Amino acid sequence: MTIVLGAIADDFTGATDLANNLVRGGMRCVQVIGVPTTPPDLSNVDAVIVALKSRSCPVEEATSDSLAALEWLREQGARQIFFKYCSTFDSTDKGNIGPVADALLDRLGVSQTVMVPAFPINGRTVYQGHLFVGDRLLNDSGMQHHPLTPMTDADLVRVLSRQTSHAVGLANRAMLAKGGEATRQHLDALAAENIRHVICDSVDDSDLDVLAEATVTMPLVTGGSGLGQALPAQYRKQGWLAEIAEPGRLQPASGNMLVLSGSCSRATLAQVADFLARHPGAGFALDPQALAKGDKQWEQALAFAFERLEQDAPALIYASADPEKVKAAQAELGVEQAGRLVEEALSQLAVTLVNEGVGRLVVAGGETSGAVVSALGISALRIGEQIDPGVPWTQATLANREAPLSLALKSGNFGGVDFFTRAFEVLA
Ligand SMILES: Nc1ncnc2c1ncn2[C@@H]1O[C@H](COP(=O)(O)OP(=O)(O)OP(=O)(O)O)[C@@H](O)[C@H]1O
Ligand SMILES: O=C(O)[C@@H](O)C(=O)CO
Repeated sequence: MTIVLGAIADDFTGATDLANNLVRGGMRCVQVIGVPTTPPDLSNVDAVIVALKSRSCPVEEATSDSLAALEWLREQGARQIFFKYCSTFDSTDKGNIGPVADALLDRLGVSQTVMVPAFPINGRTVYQGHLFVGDRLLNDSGMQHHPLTPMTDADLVRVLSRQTSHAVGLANRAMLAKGGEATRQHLDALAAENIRHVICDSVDDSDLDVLAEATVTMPLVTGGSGLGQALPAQYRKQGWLAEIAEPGRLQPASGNMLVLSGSCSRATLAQVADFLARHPGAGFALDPQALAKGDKQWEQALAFAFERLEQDAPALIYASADPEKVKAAQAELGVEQAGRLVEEALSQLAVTLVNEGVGRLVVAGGETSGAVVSALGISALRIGEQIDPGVPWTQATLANREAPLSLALKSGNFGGVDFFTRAFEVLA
């Protein structure tokens, strides 16, 4: 069997989120970190996801990285391409969603794609083209305060129209209710009117099933991970995908347990508090201001972790802090420097502690995950069982480690409150 789906994801945890839903739909998935320089083993793989860092970088870099990923995925024989972005449509008026989608369409030589950001099980739904997070419109969900991509408009037709010179249309829920064939005809009718991007409503999983049926033969689809769970059934109907018994089967996990958290999102803060309450003495707080002073906080964190690992007890090392503390650190050090210090500290801890026997590692935060995965020199991840919607266990092979490293990369706002505790239980 050849690769059925090739995906281009604009961040690391977003890539893993899509991969997780594809596994749940019955596909065997590998996530690669950037365009591979040495060919990964793609035997017994149905979908490959290229994880990029293209969400908030300059538009030119995002489009050229995405096109390079597209070329590589086409070389692997991918039948359909999926451009994965955030379920909260994280972007600015400059991009990068519109320009990347346009560049991919141009390169593929096709005239239309769909935009399906919804991920209903995690509360991201779209109605009449308006994006909701839970019961709030996007612009009232907290995302209006995002430091890099503040989302101040929930009307996605309007949002995307500012990012592309092409026409943007809508497939609303009333249309989806007519079924997959009618929706496909609607998309064709919009294409005849030169509507290049179609924002699609989706309030629940049945809407995503209809959209998957309507779009399975489109060369390019775009969206959040929700559509990824619905597409595999359609691939099977097309005869492109066999029934796979355990698509998320990984090798048994082994080694010490460690959580590294650089996420300051609301969900992560609650997860850190919950873990500390359940495991008194299991946490060590990093502080960027102390790291900047060079007063040995990193060495103390390492010593703390060694002590926990010797007792075979899980350790949590976190820079996660409430908005006031984060603001204070950013005011003193600058946003970039504060973030960099934390990312470096956490990724160097990961490298040292994986060398010393950590084999089960949870990382919270998209940027943080990117930094840790890069520092560990990981080039590919095999996707396993889901811990919570959007977050699976994965496994990577490392040159200096005989058994594979089990790794969970958690998006800031994903996961139940007891995520850090349950992650290890799921693995057991
Ligand atoms: N105490 C702190 N003060 C200042 N910056 C911090 C602090 N703790 C973490 N950071 C930085 O904040 C950023 C958090 O981004 P990250 O993407 O890792 O988490 P997130 O935004 O919650 O996750 P996601 O992108 O998946 O939603 C990182 O650059 C991290 O280094
Ligand atoms: O789609 C989502 O919400 C996530 O996969 C993500 O991209 C968060 O950064």
